[in-house]
Amino acid sequence: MLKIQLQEASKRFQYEWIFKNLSLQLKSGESLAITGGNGSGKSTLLKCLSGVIPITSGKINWDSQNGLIPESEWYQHLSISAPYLELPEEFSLRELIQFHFNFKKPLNGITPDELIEILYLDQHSSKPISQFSSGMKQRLKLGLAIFSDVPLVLLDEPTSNLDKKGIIWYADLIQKFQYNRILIVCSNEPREYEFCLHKLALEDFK
Ligand SMILES: Nc1ncnc2c1ncn2[C@@H]1O[C@H](COP(=O)(O)OP(=O)(O)OP(=O)(O)O)[C@@H](O)[C@H]1O
Repeated sequence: MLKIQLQEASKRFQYEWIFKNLSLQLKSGESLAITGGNGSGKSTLLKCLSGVIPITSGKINWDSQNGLIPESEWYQHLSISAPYLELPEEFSLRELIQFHFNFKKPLNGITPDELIEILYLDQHSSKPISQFSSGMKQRLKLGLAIFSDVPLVLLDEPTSNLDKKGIIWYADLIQKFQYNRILIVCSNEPREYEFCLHKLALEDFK
């Protein structure tokens, strides 16, 4: 069980406030959509929530059944898929999945071959990532994030580069594997976050 709590959290870069006085609480089983136009601060909020960059004022707490989790350990409990995160291009698909599962336990004990099949990339398991199309890379990023056994899954622009089939595939995966964890989606596309229980429009926190 994970609980994330923001109390009056604010973030500023130089003289620009990205969000101000943001308070919210999320616990396992809940989902949040963070919406807003380009440059509104969605990715910045995601980075603050995951401890990659600090907030300017206020508080963010991560609570587990064993008490508060120190900020330096947050990264162990989350997975993230985002356009700005690069995949190591020199690995083959199978090598990358094996490498990833050295750090994050696979969800439900899924094997690399089972994951490759779910990603419908079975024809490409020995191909280096550098030769993947942008849609194939996107499915891979989503698969690695969703199939990591972590209590927080962060998805930034999850359907970018996906075709129609990929978008249906994404919606189906989310439906099957969102239970019992916190899911946060940053997006401008209703189809990416319709299922989210909570919605947060960054324009409301300027
Ligand atoms: N490291 C940084 N230093 C200074 N300003 C930054 C930094 N990172 C982001 N910003 C600024 O913060 C604002 C929000 O950027 P952010 O990337 O969070 O927006 P976004 O909502 O994710 O946008 P998009 O939909 O285009 O991905 C922008 O004005 C951006 O220039």
